[in-house]
Order: sequence, then structure tokens, then C-alpha cells
Amino acid sequence: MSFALESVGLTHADGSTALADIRLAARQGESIALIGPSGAGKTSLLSVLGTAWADQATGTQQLLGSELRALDARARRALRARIGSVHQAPPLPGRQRVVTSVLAGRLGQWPAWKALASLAYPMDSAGARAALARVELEDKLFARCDQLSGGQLQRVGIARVLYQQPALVLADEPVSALDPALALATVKLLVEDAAQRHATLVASLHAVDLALGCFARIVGIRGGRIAFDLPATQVSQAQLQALYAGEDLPQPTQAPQPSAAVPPMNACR
Ligand SMILES: Nc1ncnc2c1ncn2[C@@H]1O[C@H](COP(=O)(O)OP(=O)(O)OP(=O)(O)O)[C@@H](O)[C@H]1O
Repeated sequence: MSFALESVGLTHADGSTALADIRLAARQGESIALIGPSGAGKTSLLSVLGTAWADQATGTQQLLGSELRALDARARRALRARIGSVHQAPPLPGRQRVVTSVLAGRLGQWPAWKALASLAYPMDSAGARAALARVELEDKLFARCDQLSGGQLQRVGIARVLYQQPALVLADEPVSALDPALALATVKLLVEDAAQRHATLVASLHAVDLALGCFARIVGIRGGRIAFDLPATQVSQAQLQALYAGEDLPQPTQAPQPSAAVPPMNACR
């Protein structure tokens, strides 16, 4: 088992409920897409899986073999080093070199002396270059982060998690700043990398066609609750309409299909 959430709820300090009664489990090596309208709770769920709300969330959270609440601070840090996050807008310091940002993926795995030394002088430029090559950014190895476009920054964040090689990858809208072709190639890269390493991948996506085309399992979230949890092949148009009720269904990222409502199931394969 990679993770298991049981009766998980999350209420913020202002009293708003982000998650309620979440029951979700994944085997190690599964790839799951989270879909749902804006404000549904996708980021909150990814944050809970990333241990961000360890003390505020209710219910039980088993992550990579540990009951989160039973872990002391040191054990939580060790657990976090095995979890990799890809952010919609990666929090990379503007003055930092891309190489340093990518190598930061392993800071939690390295001894303190190596992590500190790497901040001053990159300890594994070749490794960072190889990870950047996978997102076609190897020429940006020594660029400063504030010299990159939003889409390039997003791909640096992905290179960082590819370099980290965590057991659990949590990707929050990882391709929102990329053009359709690059978005498809990048989601495919994340899915294939996770499959090859037998890592678990959970990605939130606004692009329903990418979710259905690239992920075997789809979890629909609405109002902080799981609306459905199904193999991609079983998600119906009616379920998608209900999930996004009151909103326009996200438009396909591919060229329009003859019946554009449900995208091709093999977009990624
Ligand atoms: N730090 C916070 N304080 C108070 N409320 C919050 C906080 N973070 C999220 N929320 C609320 O929790 C709910 C779920 O937000 P969340 O960001 O998880 O949704 P989402 O599905 O990721 O949305 P989007 O697709 O727009 O990114 C929303 O109603 C949001 O306003």
C-alpha cells in the first residue's frame, strides 16, 4: 500500500471545509488523476498526502507505510524526503540557478554537509543536466530562475522531481502553463517515469482529456468530497457533467475530436 486516507477531513482556520470524509487508498505504483471544478479540494487533498496539514486534518493518514500522527518530527522529515511535489507555480527563488533548483530535489536525502555544500557549489551537475534533458531544458542548466518563462519554470519543477525519484509523486496542475503538445508529452513523461520506478503518482488536472487519456484511475472531487473513483474507461459523460455541474466542462487540450465531449482514451499510449 502506498497510502490510505480514512475519514479524512480538513477545515481551515476561517471555518471553511476543504475536505470531508475522504476515503482513498492506492497501491504502490498506481497513477491517479484528480479532477474536479475549481475549489473542489484537489490541492487540499494533495497537500494532505504531502503531510502539509498533518496536525489540522482529521481522520487517519497512512503514508508510505507509516501512520503520520505517530511519527516524530525527525521521522516526518524522513517521510517527506520520499515524497516529491510538483507545483503549478514552483516556489523557486528567482536568483537561484536552475541547476541548484533541480539538485534541491535530493536535499532531504543527502547528509547535511552535502546539502549545504551543494547550495554553494552544485554537487551533481551531470545529474541535474540529465533530468533537465528529459524536459528539454538542458540548455538552461546555469540560467537563473527569474530568466525563465512560467512554462519553463514548471518544467524545472518537474525536472526536480525526476531527479529526486521519490516513492510518491504529488503533482498539482503540473502542466497548466504548457502548450497542448508539451502538456501531453510532459504528463506522459511523469506517468512513464512513475511506472518505470514503481512510484505512485497522484496528479490534479484541469484538462479532463489528459486525465482520461493518460491515467488508469480517475478520482472526481467536488465540494471537498470524492464524487467517484473509477477506472478511466468507466468514467461516463454524465458523471463528468455532474462533476462540473454549473461550470463549463474544461475544453480538450488536443485538437478537437469528432465528439469532443470525451477525449481519446489512448492520448498517452
Ligand atoms: N489556506 C486556506 N484557508 C482557507 N480556505 C482555504 C485555504 N486553502 C484552500 N481553502 C479553501 O478550500 C477549498 C478547496 O480549495 P483547493 O485549493 O483545495 O481547491 P482546488 O480543487 O485545488 O481548486 P483549483 O482547481 O481552483 O486550484 C476552497 O473552498 C478554498 O477556498
